[in-house]
Amino acid sequence: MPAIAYGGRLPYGQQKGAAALGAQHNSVRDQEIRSEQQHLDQVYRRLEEKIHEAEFLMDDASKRGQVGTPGALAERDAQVFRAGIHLNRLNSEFEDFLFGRIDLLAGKDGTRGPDGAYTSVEPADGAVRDDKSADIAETLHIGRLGVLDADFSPLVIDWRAPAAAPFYRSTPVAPGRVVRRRVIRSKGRRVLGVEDDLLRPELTARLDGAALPVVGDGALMAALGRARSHSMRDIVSSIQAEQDMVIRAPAASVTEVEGGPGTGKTAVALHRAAYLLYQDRRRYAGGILIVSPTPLLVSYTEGVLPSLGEEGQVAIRALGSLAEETAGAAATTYDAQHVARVKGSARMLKVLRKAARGALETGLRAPLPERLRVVFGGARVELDADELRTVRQQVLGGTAPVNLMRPRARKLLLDALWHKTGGARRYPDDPQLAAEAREGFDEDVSTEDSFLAFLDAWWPELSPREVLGAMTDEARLARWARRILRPGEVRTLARALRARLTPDGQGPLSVHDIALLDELRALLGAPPRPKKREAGPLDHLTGLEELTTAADRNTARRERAERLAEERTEYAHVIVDEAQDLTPMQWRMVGRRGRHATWTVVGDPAQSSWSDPDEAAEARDEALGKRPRRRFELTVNYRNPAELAVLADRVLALAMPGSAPPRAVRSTGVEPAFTVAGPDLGASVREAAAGLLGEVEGTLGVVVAMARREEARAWLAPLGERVVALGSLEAKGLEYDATLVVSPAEIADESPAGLRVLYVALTRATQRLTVLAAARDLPDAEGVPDLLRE
Ligand SMILES: Nc1ncnc2c1ncn2[C@@H]1O[C@H](COP(=O)(O)OP(=O)(O)OP(=O)(O)O)[C@@H](O)[C@H]1O
Repeated sequence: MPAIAYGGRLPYGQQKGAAALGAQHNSVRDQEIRSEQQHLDQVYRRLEEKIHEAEFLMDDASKRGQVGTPGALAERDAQVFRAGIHLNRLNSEFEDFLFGRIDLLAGKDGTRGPDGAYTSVEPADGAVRDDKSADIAETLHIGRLGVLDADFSPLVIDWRAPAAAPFYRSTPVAPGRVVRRRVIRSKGRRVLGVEDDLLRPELTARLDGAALPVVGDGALMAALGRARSHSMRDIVSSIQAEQDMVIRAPAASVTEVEGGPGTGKTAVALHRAAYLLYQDRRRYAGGILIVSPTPLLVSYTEGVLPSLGEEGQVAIRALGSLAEETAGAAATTYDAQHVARVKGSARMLKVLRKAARGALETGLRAPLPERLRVVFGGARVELDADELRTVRQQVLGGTAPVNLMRPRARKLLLDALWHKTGGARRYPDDPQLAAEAREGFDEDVSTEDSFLAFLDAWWPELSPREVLGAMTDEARLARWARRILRPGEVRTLARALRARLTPDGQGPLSVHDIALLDELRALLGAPPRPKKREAGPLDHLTGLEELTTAADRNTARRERAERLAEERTEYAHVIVDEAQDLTPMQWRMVGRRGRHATWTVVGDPAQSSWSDPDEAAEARDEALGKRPRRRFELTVNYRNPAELAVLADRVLALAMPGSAPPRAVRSTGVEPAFTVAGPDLGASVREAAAGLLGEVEGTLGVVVAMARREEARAWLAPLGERVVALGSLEAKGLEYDATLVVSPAEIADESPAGLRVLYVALTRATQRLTVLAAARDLPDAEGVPDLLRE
């Protein structure tokens, strides 16, 4: 009998007479919980000591402040800053500060890393005796932050440290030194439970001379089965080996990750941001940008990074609010698919180039002046319409952004006027006098009110919104888009813009307008920004206030993030989630923010809602440049039970014939349900939704065609907060305990990418799925829509 006491499920399906162990399981479990509690108590005692140390530092620092010499002040600031950061992190209310443990055999070379743990992955020769017995040589606890004991031995290893990697990477096939892997569940200071996996079940392992106990039902399955809320949880205690490879991939260039629905791409992207910051904080001081497709996905995911101990350096932005910092605009609405196709197309770049220059000649604010008249030395000097046109052509010969050409326009106008006065010929033999005369002329004329007013009207500083507004005029747009867009597309675009914007560009913007606006911003050129106030020497002290209450901390956190977003237009690392959905124009917008960055790009071509994947791929290549790329694939679906995945796989086979679906790891025994709508669709949706709410504890997502979004909200409003009504494009990236998909045919017919959009809708549920068919779904006797039949 191996010297192992089982406190529950046997690892990896090895049932060794576990039933016979009966009631004794609970006592083993309780004892293990007690032992982890002792460790957690020790961790908190140490944390308290460290908090006292930090507080002492602060106190000491403020005393130094009273000395008042500049040197003492600077030193005090530095000390307060360091102590502030330290205290802030320790004070963070992590729900489960400590979440893992590994018990290891002795390491091969006996050397220890900076965190005090052995560095070798492989066991020492002789760590396992001939009779398969072995002693646990090292126990490491893994948590959200590293904590060293007073003697520098590791009490908790940071999950991102190299020593923690075996916690994620070891498997029974390649266990390395890990004998037992334990997930610890705690709340505040209390340990609630432990779950073990035995990675070397063939061994008779002893810890401190006693049998090594094994407890639990498998942490991963426990995590996956939990009810979903409206915000995503971190997966730090159950990251799987293939995911860990991505999270810890070197950030030298472009890391590309593909994987089907539910394979953890979003989770991995967020954990990777935390890992990169841990691993090289200085390098990523330039900020990490995470681009998400929708505001819903941003609010679903934005709690994950603070729970991993990271924030501030990371900005999570929806595509619709990416241009906020440069163009001051965020989108509030969606375009119909046929409009989005035009606005997102790469051809829009050419249209916008023409528009940016064309808008100058159009006299958007007031009729364009046809004559420039100034008075110099008592005489009138004039440029007529032809002469002005020539000057304009000369200026536009340059490549600078249009607004930045204004100084050049001013100079060439003065040149032309000077030429007209005959001034250039006045002092042929005295260059110095000629130069002085010209200088006097420039000074006089360029400060004259009539000249300034002319310049403002003739070469106005255009705003992106103004140019977008100018495109609401179909005839004008047709001129700018000649031979680029088809006449039908011009009409579609002008109409769609006109529906929301006034001719001067005011009004709500759509998500796709944002990329156009950002492009215009680049084409027009941004005027210099007003200088920000320089930080004073005492500004760091605001860090102290953060430490007082959670509310203060949150306010400070938000303000810091806002300041960061406001000031930063380029980032050190860019993470693109749901990358398959970016339009070519959106790729350009994102690309501008990472011109010198390293990248992580995650996505799934099978979920793409963009109708022309080749065009988008080209734009993506351009944004990522020639940097070398490393590709990873995630293959396991952690979200959908196998019973639901089978149904989605049928749509995948239609949407992307030949592509392999991810493997679902869970099974609930519950098949998807089918029902057919009655004459009142709203009533049928409400009834089906109410039924699902009765079956799950957590959230319900009701996915309808985009065109039905608003009605669906009204239908479902009476059912309360657990229900969310989603247009098919909004469902991207989200998940719910239960999903109700309304009329698959309607969703599929809404756009050329409709089948892929339907595939997204069918892969949102963690437990239950109901499909509600309407007449156009051609349901069979069981209510199964034509599209979903085998
Ligand atoms: N290792 C893991 N341990 C626990 N839960 C996990 C793990 N990996 C993924 N999950 C869970 O599986 C679900 C799906 O993950 P995620 O949303 O990151 O997948 P995705 O690949 O981005 O999916 P989609 O392509 O559909 O947006 C989430 O609830 C996530 O927390």
